[in-house]
Amino acid sequence: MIDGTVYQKTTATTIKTMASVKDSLLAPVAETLPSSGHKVTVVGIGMVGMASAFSILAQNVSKEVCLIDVCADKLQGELMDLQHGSNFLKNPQITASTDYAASANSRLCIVTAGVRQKEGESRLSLVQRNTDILKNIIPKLVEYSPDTILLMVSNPVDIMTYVAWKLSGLPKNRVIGSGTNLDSSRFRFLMSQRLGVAPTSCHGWIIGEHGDSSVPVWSGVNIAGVRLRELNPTIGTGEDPEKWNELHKQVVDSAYEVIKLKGYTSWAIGLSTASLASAILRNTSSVAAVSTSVLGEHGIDKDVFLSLPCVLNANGVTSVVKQILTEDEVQQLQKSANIMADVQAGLKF
Ligand SMILES: NC(=O)C1=CN([C@@H]2O[C@H](COP(=O)(O)OP(=O)(O)OC[C@H]3O[C@@H](n4cnc5c(N)ncnc54)[C@H](O)[C@@H]3O)[C@@H](O)[C@H]2O)C=CC1
Ligand SMILES: CC(=O)C(=O)O
Repeated sequence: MIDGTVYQKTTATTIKTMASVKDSLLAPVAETLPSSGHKVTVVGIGMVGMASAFSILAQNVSKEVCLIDVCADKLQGELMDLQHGSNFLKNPQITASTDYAASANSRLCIVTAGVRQKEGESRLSLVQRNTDILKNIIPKLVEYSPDTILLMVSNPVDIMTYVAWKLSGLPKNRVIGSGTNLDSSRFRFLMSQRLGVAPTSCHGWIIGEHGDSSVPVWSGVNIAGVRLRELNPTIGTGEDPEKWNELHKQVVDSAYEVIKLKGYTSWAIGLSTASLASAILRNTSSVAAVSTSVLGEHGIDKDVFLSLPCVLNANGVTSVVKQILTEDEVQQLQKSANIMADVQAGLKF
């Protein structure tokens, strides 16, 4: 109790007899639990890592976020900057460290560490440099969080997902690449601009490689179940007078264009990552185009990871949607798989 009698003559006595403000304010009833069970670790706190962490916190997908990077000062700066926004969030528990022990017991680990493309450079040119970086990251993540789900974002993401699967020893359902969730979002945005309909009501899927050989599934593009190919049989082909196929070209060019203009891409991938994290942590069984093992799907005979629409929940990818594709779409997908297999064959890891 704070009254005149607790104040004594000497400092030492004062410390002994004076209850702290906290003790005077709060009557303990039970221990606070150490974790929400929804801990997310983000490895790599560059443009993509921070956009992902920020989206996850701002959308309250998780309030427990651990940041890992090799750069201690940057970690401290990003940590403080996020913590100063705590008042506008839901009492987040944010930590940051160069030591993977801080990532222990993560439900989800998102890997965005590594080099990014320079202007005009393809994603595939990053492959060996980012593989070498993953060799230092993946085993440590799994050591501290053996039950985690890995969500790979570093490029080339399909191959990095394969590499992470090999390095982690985790089952395939728990190693996922952000894949063409972003490309599909870009496609739906561009469709919405043409039609004046919200992107969420424009249904279209980009599958295959997150990159130059991605495959637009024109046969299924629809609004409210009305397939655009039934209205325009040439849609997505070179014969189409309305040139809808330019939308896919714009999707493929998107990253190159944004990188040319601002040096990197960040916000859209951060939001895409948060949406995938939400499906996993909230166990929603939502369908998203993510990079998964496609051996045996659509006649693919290569052990590679590519994007297909997948059911995502707390156990990772639990089903792949058997999309009904045209012969041409299957061929394009198989071409994507062959490109991945050729690049993987030259990898040292
Ligand atoms: N899958 C996708 O849709 C997208 C993927 N990306 C990819 O994401 C990656 C990151 O891009 P940015 O954030 O723009 O790059 P950035 O250069 O801004 O950040 C990379 C971060 O990784 C850290 N890092 C490097 N080596 C590390 C290691 N061994 N351990 C821990 N951290 C390490 C760096 O210190 C840096 O903070 C790139 O590979 C990029 O191509 C970028 C956009 C979209
Ligand atoms: C860089 C990249 O992969 C993207 O923005 O699509």
